[in-house]
Amino acid sequence: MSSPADRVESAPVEDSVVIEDISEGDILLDAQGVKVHFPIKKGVIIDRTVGHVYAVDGIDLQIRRGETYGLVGESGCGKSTLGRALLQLEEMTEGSVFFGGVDLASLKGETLRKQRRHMQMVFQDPLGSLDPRQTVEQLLLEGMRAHGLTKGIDARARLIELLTAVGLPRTALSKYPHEFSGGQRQRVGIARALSVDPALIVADEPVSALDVSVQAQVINLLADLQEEFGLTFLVIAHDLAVVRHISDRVGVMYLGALVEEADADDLYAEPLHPYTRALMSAVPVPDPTIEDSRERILLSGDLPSPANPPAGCRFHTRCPWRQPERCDTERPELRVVQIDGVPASQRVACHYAEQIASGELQPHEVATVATDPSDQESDRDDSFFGPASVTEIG
Ligand SMILES: Nc1ncnc2c1ncn2[C@@H]1O[C@H](COP(=O)(O)OP(=O)(O)OP(=O)(O)O)[C@@H](O)[C@H]1O
Repeated sequence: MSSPADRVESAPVEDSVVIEDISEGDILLDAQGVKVHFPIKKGVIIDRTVGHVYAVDGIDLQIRRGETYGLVGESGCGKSTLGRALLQLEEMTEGSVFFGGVDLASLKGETLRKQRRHMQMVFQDPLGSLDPRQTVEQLLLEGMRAHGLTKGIDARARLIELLTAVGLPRTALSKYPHEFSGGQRQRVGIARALSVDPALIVADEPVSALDVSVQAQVINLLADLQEEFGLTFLVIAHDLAVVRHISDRVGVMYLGALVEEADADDLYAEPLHPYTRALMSAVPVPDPTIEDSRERILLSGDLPSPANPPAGCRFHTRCPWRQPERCDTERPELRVVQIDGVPASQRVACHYAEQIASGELQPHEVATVATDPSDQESDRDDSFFGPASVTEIG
């Protein structure tokens, strides 16, 4: 039985976050030890839990007000689940998320609903996330009304302001989602997120459903909006190039965990984790002479199932620098490394990051493989790794 004093202490926080109190550069979102494990059920009459999908398995992540944090990783590594868990759209198995210093798990019902106004999501598939029976005007007004944001303002003027911000004409107000192109629909999705004046927007694969020709436009729009409205973004993408151009910091995920995190320029200049190095080596270089001659690290083996992740370092089954014993048994922490020229903001979850960076540890056997991608047998996700590989390590 809890005493009355205990009950007062554990009572839900009534007041939502006061966004104005959080200055640019201060921590807006602080996730600690976040885990999301989905139960795997089996049984005809009685559902038994026979295992778990360890979609997110122990992530600490801080996002500062006004920054864009890019989260990258292969399909299935848990990016979307993490994004949803941060917004409390997915129940966490463990961990906590503080938004503006308020523990979101302590908010219930109406207080949590009010809180959601500050945290919006932009989805990959705008058509699937927009009600096809509503006009743009109705779509935009819905959220504003739900949060009492239409009272005492010229709502139509606000709607036009929103459309202008995302580069759509005012005539869009009377149209339905299916009347737009993919890029325009994503602009509507972004306007809807903006309509409640959020502090944080989680954009989950915001351009991967769009034609390559319009991807850059939408990415540039996000960058412009951030500047104009002082927004904070978590941009989730499987494409490193998408994240590179807009991110202040980048986190790389592998099998439910962050393996490296750094300021974007530092990460791209000197990736330290073997997985990040492999990803970077696969990004095509526009100069054909460099592109043809550079060495590529191709990961061997399949991406393990998140229902049965390897012990020790999750990456050890595919790592060209794997060292027996330690890598197989001891899970590395995301840590600051002691390497000259590497800033303290760069953290990596690898036992041997220093030795790999210095060349003291060399990758296992290197073999040249065909340049024609059709000659290679690989089940890697090419949309993530880029086209043909020239060198395989492993
Ligand atoms: N509701 C759920 N129930 C069971 N498993 C789930 C559920 N949602 C996601 N998963 C599993 O969790 C793992 C992580 O999925 P998630 O969608 O978060 O990955 P992702 O990195 O965003 O991949 P993608 O880019 O393909 O969406 C996958 O193995 C997925 O099948």
